[in-house]
Amino acid sequence: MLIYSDLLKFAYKIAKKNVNVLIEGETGTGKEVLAHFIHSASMRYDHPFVGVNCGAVSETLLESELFGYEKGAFTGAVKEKKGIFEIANRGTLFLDEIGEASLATQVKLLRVLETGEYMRVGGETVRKTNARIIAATHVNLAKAVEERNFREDLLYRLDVVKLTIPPLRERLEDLPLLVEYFLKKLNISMTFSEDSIACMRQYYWPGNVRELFNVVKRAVTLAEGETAVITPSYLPEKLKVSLPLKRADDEQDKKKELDFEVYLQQWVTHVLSMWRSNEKVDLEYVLSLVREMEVEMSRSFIMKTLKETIGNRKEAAERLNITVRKLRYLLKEKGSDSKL
Ligand SMILES: Nc1ncnc2c1ncn2[C@@H]1O[C@H](COP(=O)(O)OP(=O)(O)OP(=O)(O)O)[C@@H](O)[C@H]1O
Repeated sequence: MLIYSDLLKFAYKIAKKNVNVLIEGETGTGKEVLAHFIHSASMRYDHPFVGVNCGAVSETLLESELFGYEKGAFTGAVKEKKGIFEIANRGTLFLDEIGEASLATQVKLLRVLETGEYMRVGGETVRKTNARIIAATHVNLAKAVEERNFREDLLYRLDVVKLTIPPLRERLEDLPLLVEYFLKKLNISMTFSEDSIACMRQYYWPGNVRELFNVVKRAVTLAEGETAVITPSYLPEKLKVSLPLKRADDEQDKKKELDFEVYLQQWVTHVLSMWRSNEKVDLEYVLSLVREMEVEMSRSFIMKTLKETIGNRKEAAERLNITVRKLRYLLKEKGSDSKL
């Protein structure tokens, strides 16, 4: 496993403590990998690590999955079955996609987390669990609480320690290391050329590290027997067309200097690459791009018109069919050069 050393150091530290952990991060950022790491680094390492995807199991099934059931609890319950709270006892219970759990399931989970007690479905015996809970989510749970889709009291129980894994596009400096790590893991002695790495650094990576791993595997398979240095021709098309819109601040500034037409084309290509991708897409991110485009659009039109009117604001406002006040507001609010 390879990640961002600060996060890993912190995870290692808290692994030893018996506290619940909440891991936030987009899909494929390595939430489950991190949960495994915490389990392995904890005192519980020789007890089970059991995972359940709260979004993938139906509500009724989830209850018997979590708590188990007694023989005869329902039609088809021909013999008793342990639930994962029982199996994970003294170990770690990984609740993946906790944000997808229904409100009814959340109530049940809360009860166990508060008391450490539960009953099998159809059972009367109160059982105790001391499984450590690591929950993971790709949605922002604080926001889900605001929107009343997630219980605040449950979030409070789960979020004793929160680890947030940044998306790959925000830690592109780790990309070469990850590529190297995957090549080693696959036991491959090839390397990626500098322009291949440059191509990868330009991509948006909606599927994060999982998607990167798939790209590496694919390129290696295609290049095998042909070359030892993987060039961009072995990378998928989507990597070659998209240019990032979100970059480090200094690069953001450079982007602002780009001609608006170039920006517009990049924006479309970037959104199209997400539209055409089979990976999960973060709608909030897409909408933030739309807002960014709005800012860029009004800035560029205003600047162009001011150039044409040689800085005459009144005339520029008239041409843009807005008031001078609105133009001033846009110049100030939309980050334009207010000296003009
Ligand atoms: N830090 C990492 N080091 C090595 N491999 C990683 C790392 N993070 C992710 N991966 C790779 O990406 C794959 C997906 O990781 P994981 O299942 O932990 O992501 P996730 O965030 O739980 O995704 P999802 O939300 O879709 O369940 C892993 O199987 C592994 O191949």
